[in-house]
Amino acid sequence: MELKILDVSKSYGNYRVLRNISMEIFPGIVGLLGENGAGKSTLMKILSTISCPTEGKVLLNGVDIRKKPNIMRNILGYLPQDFGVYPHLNAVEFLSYIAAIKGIDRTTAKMRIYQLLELVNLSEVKKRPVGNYSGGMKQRLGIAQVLLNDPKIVIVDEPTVGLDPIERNRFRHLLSDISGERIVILSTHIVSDVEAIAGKIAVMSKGQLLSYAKPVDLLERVKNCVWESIISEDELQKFRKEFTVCNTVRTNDGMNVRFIAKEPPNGLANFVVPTLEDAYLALISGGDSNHD
Ligand SMILES: Nc1ncnc2c1ncn2[C@@H]1O[C@H](COP(=O)(O)OP(=O)(O)OP(=O)(O)O)[C@@H](O)[C@H]1O
Repeated sequence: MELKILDVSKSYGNYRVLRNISMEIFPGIVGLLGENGAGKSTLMKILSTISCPTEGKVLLNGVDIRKKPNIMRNILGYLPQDFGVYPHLNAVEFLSYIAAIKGIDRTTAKMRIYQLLELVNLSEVKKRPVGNYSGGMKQRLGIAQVLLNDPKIVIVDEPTVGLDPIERNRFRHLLSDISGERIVILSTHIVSDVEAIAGKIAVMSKGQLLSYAKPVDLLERVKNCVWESIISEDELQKFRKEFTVCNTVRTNDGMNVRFIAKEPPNGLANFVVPTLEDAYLALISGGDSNHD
């Protein structure tokens, strides 16, 4: 299975929201990383055939999904950012209802619903009204809903917004468990959501694709370029103007600042091992030091 995004652009009137996006996606998890408004949801809606590109096309196994949307729809599970639940239904009733809409026969649906509730760890609360579920439980229910018809492509838009760290971690593992031979595309603005599970990470900013690479290759871009130094609070503004500052921590000796630079600005900076967060920040701020 191969999903090819070819030079896709999208405009609303004169406002260009996506600019010449090209990517080739194969089974595995792709993390779509970008700040608010980067264009992630717009791209996901195009892949899900909810919206059409203004220019360019998307090919699924060589076939244009705009011309034949059903080839995508038949194998797609899409979890939008604001997926709604019927609060008075319990999980079994809710999933049975969705299964009926998807045209899954009752016997198959029943079996599948119990398997999925087990997979997403909601078996124990399956008879509770879903309106009383926590944010994390609702998102796991969303994944169960998406998996009802065993989709080959799963697209999830910012599923971890508002979740506490434990639920985010649980959700990450769940996505990892379901990936297998599927294409799973997950959008987020939180680097740690994708760091451990994504085979490839697409970094978007202002409608453009800045990078589409394996996490290890992203890290390579900031190799030997991340430093920490203790500076005074007064120096911080100057530092921010000159370098990409990844983090600051107030200490008894001053500000411990973590930043990206080709050369350390003074003899007092210590080289540190880069994280994916550093690489991401360097990319979106244009301070990606090992590339022109
Ligand atoms: N229907 C629309 N009409 C006009 N502008 C739109 C429309 N949909 C999205 N936009 C704009 O396109 C840009 C990208 O939006 P999009 O929702 O794709 O970003 P995003 O990366 O998913 O951000 P977020 O994390 O905030 O959801 C934003 O500036 C948004 O205001």
